[in-house]
Amino acid sequence: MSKYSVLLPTYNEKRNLPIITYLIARTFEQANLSWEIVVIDDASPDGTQEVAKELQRIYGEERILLKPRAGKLGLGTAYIHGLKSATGDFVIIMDADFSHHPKYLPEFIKLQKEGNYDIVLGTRYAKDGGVYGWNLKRKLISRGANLLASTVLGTGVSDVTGSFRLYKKHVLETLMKEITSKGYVFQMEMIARARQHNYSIGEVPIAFVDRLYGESKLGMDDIIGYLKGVLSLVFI
Ligand SMILES: Nc1nc2c(ncn2[C@@H]2O[C@H](COP(=O)(O)OP(=O)(O)O[C@H]3O[C@H](CO)[C@@H](O)[C@H](O)[C@@H]3O)[C@@H](O)[C@H]2O)c(=O)[nH]1
Ligand SMILES: [Mg+2]
Repeated sequence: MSKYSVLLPTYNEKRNLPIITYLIARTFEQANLSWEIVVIDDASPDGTQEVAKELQRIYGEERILLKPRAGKLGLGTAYIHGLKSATGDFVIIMDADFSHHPKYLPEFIKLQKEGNYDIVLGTRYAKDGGVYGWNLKRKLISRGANLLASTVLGTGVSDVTGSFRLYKKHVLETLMKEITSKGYVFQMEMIARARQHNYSIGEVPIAFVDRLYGESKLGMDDIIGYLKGVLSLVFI
């Protein structure tokens, strides 16, 4: 039977972690699938790690793996760090703040099986997908980033910056070894490199709902980093 590893990077997600864990666990248990969650916490000051340890006591340490790091080192490297401990045949990456709802997991898994896809990505920009709770500026930046990547790089997918994805584990390992970017551009580089390998990609429309509290860290540096990233990938 296939096993699924969920990589959950966390930074100050004390309030979200128990409920997202509950919903992920319930989804896999109902589907009778083998699973584990790898929490990659970057020394969150709000005590996220204490909550993760409590969850380990409830669900078992073989189900909830806690792989902390000493400081806030960024999302891209958090996935690389978490992947080292993942034991599943498939790896799912998702946000812990409910922007990526666990209710979509069965659709990702079903589509992957149907098409034997190497990657299944959640898309906000096809069919029933959408974004809720972002202001116009952030929406335009996201649409612009996707349009740029699809025209300049010809990625052929409708959402290159989203980060709700399912990968065959060996595919993710191969891509992670080649990745050079660390910021928001990371997700786009993954798709550009996946295209180079001719990996097959399936898409599941998702509604992305912005977190209720706290703020995103997207800034001008990220936008410039993204533009540089697209240009550097033109000639890979
Ligand atoms: N370990 C770790 N986790 C982090 C860090 N920064 C953020 N996280 C965790 O990563 C997830 C996403 O972080 P957010 O800060 O909520 O990102 P966002 O602005 O909502 O951006 C989302 O949408 C973008 C697409 O438009 C995505 O590119 C991005 O990856 C993310 O999904 C959350 O679970 C958060 O706790 C970090 O430095 N370290
Ligand atoms: Mg978020």
